[in-house]
Amino acid sequence: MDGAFEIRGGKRLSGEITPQGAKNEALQILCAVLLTEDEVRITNIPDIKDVNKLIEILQDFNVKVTKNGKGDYTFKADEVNFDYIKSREFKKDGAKLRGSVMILGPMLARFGEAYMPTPGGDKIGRRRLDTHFQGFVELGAEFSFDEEDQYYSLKAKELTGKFILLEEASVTGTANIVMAAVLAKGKTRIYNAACEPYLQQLCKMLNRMGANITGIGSNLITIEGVDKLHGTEHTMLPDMVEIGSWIGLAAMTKSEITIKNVNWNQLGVIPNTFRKLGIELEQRGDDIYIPSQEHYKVQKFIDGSILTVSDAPWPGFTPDLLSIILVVATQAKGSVLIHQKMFESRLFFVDKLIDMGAQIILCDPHRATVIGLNQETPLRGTTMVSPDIRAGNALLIAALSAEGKSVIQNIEQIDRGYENIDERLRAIGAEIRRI
Ligand SMILES: CC(=O)N[C@H]1[C@@H](OP(=O)(O)OP(=O)(O)OC[C@H]2O[C@@H](n3ccc(=O)[nH]c3=O)[C@H](O)[C@@H]2O)O[C@H](CO)[C@@H](O)[C@@H]1O
Ligand SMILES: C=C(OP(=O)(O)O)C(=O)O
Repeated sequence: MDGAFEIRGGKRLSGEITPQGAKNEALQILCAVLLTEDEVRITNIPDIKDVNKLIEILQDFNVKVTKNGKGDYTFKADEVNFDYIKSREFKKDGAKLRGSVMILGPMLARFGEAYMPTPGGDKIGRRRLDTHFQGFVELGAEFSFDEEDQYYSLKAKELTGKFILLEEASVTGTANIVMAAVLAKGKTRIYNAACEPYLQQLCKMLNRMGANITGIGSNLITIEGVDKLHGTEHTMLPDMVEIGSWIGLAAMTKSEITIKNVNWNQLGVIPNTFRKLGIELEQRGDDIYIPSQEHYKVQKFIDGSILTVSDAPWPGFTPDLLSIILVVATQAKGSVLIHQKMFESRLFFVDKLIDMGAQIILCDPHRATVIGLNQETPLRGTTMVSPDIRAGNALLIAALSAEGKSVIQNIEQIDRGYENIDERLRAIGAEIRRI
């Protein structure tokens, strides 16, 4: 297991924290550079494991990568080594992260073939790829899956636009189909499309590259295929999952924190969902100011019944922040039902919180009832293993609020998605070190 954090909790933090560029947007945008021979310059790229791995994969495809400065890269995919996609190395490397799956769409569009091992990413329940392949097949690709090797293959002499009704609004699935359709012949309409800010950003960038996409931000995306795309520049949005995490951190540790440059207009229901837990937060310009609060009280529904917080495809509440909501609820006044509808195994980390003294009943793999401690009894520090990227960060927040020492092992899971997290937390007063 890779590295650990030692945390001495129970300290109030204070100061400013600036969110990194969005991880899940970066993974889409980096794959899109494969769609053109021209230079694409991308800024605000987060320096995190998953993104760096994808940049290495692009280099292995012989994409020319120039680092212009922190988070600022230029990519030029004019001499792509397509053979790499069939190599043993790609079978190994592609399987290391989830985002690599979005190489399929651009490769299929540009080279008429694409291959992929079962991608990696968090082990948070079944993560099927049916939507991706449904879309490619409807555009005219032939699909096969080698079960023994867990290897996906696609071939298409030509892709032709079509009306595609997706089985589910898959985020990476929609991105993949959009990237294939921009170079297809004719008009593609994708209904029940995912429309997260990540996807809106991708579509806007593709339009700047010469694509013709309308309906951006809705669940019906229309794409008029074009022959060729050209270079562009793109800047990643701040990571909304990080922003939510810092709101949760401030509340749990009774800290006064300002989160800088959050791009408030793209945060959807995130700020209000934290407000429902009783957390005060204020929009100041484009920052979020969270005052130090001794207590926060969970709201009830209008009819007086217990609050439920559940996830949903955008513009619903992102599943990637539900672990954070859950941990914050452990110190609220009142009770809340956390309902993780989209993933099957993302709530099991509550056992660790229960060990720390949190009052939680795991009703089933999708639902947990949290009875808040109202900051009257702190959680107790302990040793734990980070199971996935977001639960890892939730445990880190729990540890920072807890009395005494905690150790979080397997922090590779946290480093996958959060840039320099220990250093940035130390800068606002946290006692955390890598061991
Ligand atoms: C690299 C990347 O971008 N990863 C994100 C992406 O993963 P990813 O694109 O893999 O996730 P999908 O959107 O395909 O699906 C996520 C889960 O939600 C379920 N589902 C999806 C749509 C729907 O309408 N109903 C439904 O139940 C799926 O069956 C699956 O279990 O989107 C997820 C959902 O926001 C996020 O948690 C991941 O962080
Ligand atoms: C589930 C996540 O990541 P991935 O899809 O890369 O596993 C996440 O970002 O919360």
